[in-house]
Amino acid sequence: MIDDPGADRSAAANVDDVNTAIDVRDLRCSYGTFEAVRGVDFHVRTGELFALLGTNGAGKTTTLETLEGLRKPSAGTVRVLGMDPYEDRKQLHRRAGIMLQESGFAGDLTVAETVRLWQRLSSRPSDADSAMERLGLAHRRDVRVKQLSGGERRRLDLLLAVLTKPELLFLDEPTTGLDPESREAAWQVVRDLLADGVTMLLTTHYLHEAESLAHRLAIMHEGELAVSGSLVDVLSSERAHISFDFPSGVALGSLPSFAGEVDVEQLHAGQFRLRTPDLERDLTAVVQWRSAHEVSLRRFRAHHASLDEIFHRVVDRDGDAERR
Ligand SMILES: Nc1ncnc2c1ncn2[C@@H]1O[C@H](COP(=O)(O)OP(=O)(O)OP(=O)(O)O)[C@@H](O)[C@H]1O
Repeated sequence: MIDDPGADRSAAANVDDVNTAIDVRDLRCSYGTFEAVRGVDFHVRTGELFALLGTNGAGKTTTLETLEGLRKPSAGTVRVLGMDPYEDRKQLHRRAGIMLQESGFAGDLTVAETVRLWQRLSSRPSDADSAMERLGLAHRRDVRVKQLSGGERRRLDLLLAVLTKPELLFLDEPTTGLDPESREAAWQVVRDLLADGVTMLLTTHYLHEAESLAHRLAIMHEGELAVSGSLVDVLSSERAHISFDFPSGVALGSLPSFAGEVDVEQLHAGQFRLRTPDLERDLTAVVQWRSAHEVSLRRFRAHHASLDEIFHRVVDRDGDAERR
């Protein structure tokens, strides 16, 4: 079952401090009279990657900045590594890495000079050469930052965020502007950090990125969490698909009668599709029916819903409500 955001609130009351890196309860943030974040609850477990997804202007960056200690909440409580991020900002920043949406580098410094400066500021610098190599910046080490492309700057942002060996990492749209190869390299860096036990909170507009990396996630819309839960639970909340070309010479009525809320649709060009809440059960039924009739099912596909579909359901539901 998908988590009900309200249920996460009551669950938060039982969140155990040792295994919880971030605990957010009824968070509200306003800009003047405009409330950008409207009562958000979630927690991030130690060692997991939690993805915060959402539409433009949903309140993701505002939430992230609050957790990073850059913004004081209007209401609610936030604990990050056991600290109040706003009050204990200095202490928090010794243990957490932050990759903002926009960086503020000195453009006249080279990549290597920027990295050295960063290392001097850090109490726990890590090996910059191997990180530069992994992020494809080694050959750009003597180039001035202002001469880097947008994607190279983004990779430098990530490099600096991981350089201090943080135990918690905030990543605000880390792969925006990266080409597919650089994005894959960035994901590998993230996977390596996860393997080292680093906790991460990621915002992204790339749903595939969240599907590839996240243990748990939430989708934010207009300041609220519309859904949250483990990746598996969120994906299972929408019906799965089974589709194939309906074989000729077999009567439609010979199909098994599917129990529960199964939609049966005939699409164009003989394509047949089931949308089912129980993929395993109905896949078994289709395979048995196919064997009994000794037919082959061309263009056969069976898959869970994608994050894309869940995302659109959240946004469309709201659009539908507005239109009514
Ligand atoms: N400094 C500000 N002053 C007034 N309103 C702001 C300010 N910063 C953000 N907002 C508003 O708050 C809302 C949430 O913005 P936020 O940047 O947190 O959204 P987001 O989910 O990160 O969006 P995006 O995906 O487009 O980056 C938006 O309506 C935005 O216009």
